[in-house]
Amino acid sequence: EVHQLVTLIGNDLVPKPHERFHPSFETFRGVPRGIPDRDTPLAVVTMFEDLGFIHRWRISRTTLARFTLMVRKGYRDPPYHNWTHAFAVAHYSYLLIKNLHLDREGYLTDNEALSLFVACLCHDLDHRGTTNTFQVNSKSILASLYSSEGSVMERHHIAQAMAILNTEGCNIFENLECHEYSKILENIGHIILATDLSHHFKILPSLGRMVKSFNKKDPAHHSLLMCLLVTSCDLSDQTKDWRATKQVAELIYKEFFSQGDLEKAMGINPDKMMDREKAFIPELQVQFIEGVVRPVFVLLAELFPGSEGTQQSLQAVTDILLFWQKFREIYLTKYGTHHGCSL
Ligand SMILES: Cc1nc2ccc(C(=O)NCC(C)C)cc2n2c(-c3cc(OC(C)(C)C)ccc3Cl)nnc12
Ligand SMILES: [Mg+2]
Ligand SMILES: [Zn+2]
Repeated sequence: EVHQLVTLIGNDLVPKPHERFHPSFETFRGVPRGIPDRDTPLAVVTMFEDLGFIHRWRISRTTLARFTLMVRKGYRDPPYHNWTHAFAVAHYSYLLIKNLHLDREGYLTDNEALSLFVACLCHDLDHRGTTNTFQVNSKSILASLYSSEGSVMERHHIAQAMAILNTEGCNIFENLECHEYSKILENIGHIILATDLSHHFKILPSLGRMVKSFNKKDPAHHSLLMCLLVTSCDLSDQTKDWRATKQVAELIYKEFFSQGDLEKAMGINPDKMMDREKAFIPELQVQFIEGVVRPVFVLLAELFPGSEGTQQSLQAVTDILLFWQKFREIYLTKYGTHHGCSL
């Protein structure tokens, strides 16, 4: 398949995204989950090209083809935390970099912009569809490796990304100068660690301050910005239309409930959110969108008030929250209780 992908992109025929994929591909309304899986490696290459990364960082096309296919292969197939999710997350980072001109406007350095896009592609590598807590409770190999530092899964995702870059013929950063190379690996690690929910809660107050008075010269602000950006990308499914968002919620709870079943079998009492007998999804989604998702897109819209895309994303999240609140209300009035609520 490398050969096939290389021939496709080899003779400088990297197509324009909106022609080859979908007219909405380059807009915030675009639904990356609508791109057929077989087309996603080429879509990744066109995004690298469209963002000017291939030229700026002298990335060899064959290396990029191999790297992209290795990353896709590096994902397992749980209901949610699979390649389709990683592709969707990377697509949103492509939209942010492209439409907010993050590199050109000095919000991110060139290095940070490339780090963000690559980190998004790799941020959930080899995910097993279970949480950090589950790793520790089940005494998994990954917990034995990383539980002393915390963010068990995220440290594993980083290790997997480094292993791919260290694979013969897959190092897309092979032509970077030394200091750029070490910077990019440091940034990618930092960004992937920021996709741990507990890390996000920890830095939330600093994110609020950073957004109020962003200083393009302050590296600490750049780091905080990259954390906010990757979190918005990781949650970007919530900025699409209701149908797409509802399907994603079904996938997430399919994954959560499987973990709950596993925990019950292991004699561990699962969280309500993981227990298919106890979870009331509309309520859980109202809480998560009010508590986690919407605040992220409020910050993003505050930081980029001039961008139609960030305002659109915030509006979409607000609409989704309304949908779930309606859904919850109808269910409660109709059944008076939430037991047995399946989507
Ligand atoms: C639609 C949607 N519902 C969710 C409902 C609950 C939770 C959950 O983990 N609750 C635990 C309690 C302590 C809050 C996550 C949900 N979730 C995520 C998600 C986000 C993540 O981390 C960042 C990106 C940093 C926020 C990491 C993992 C996941 Cl699955 N993505 N979409 C969703
Ligand atoms: Mg993750
Ligand atoms: Zn993710």
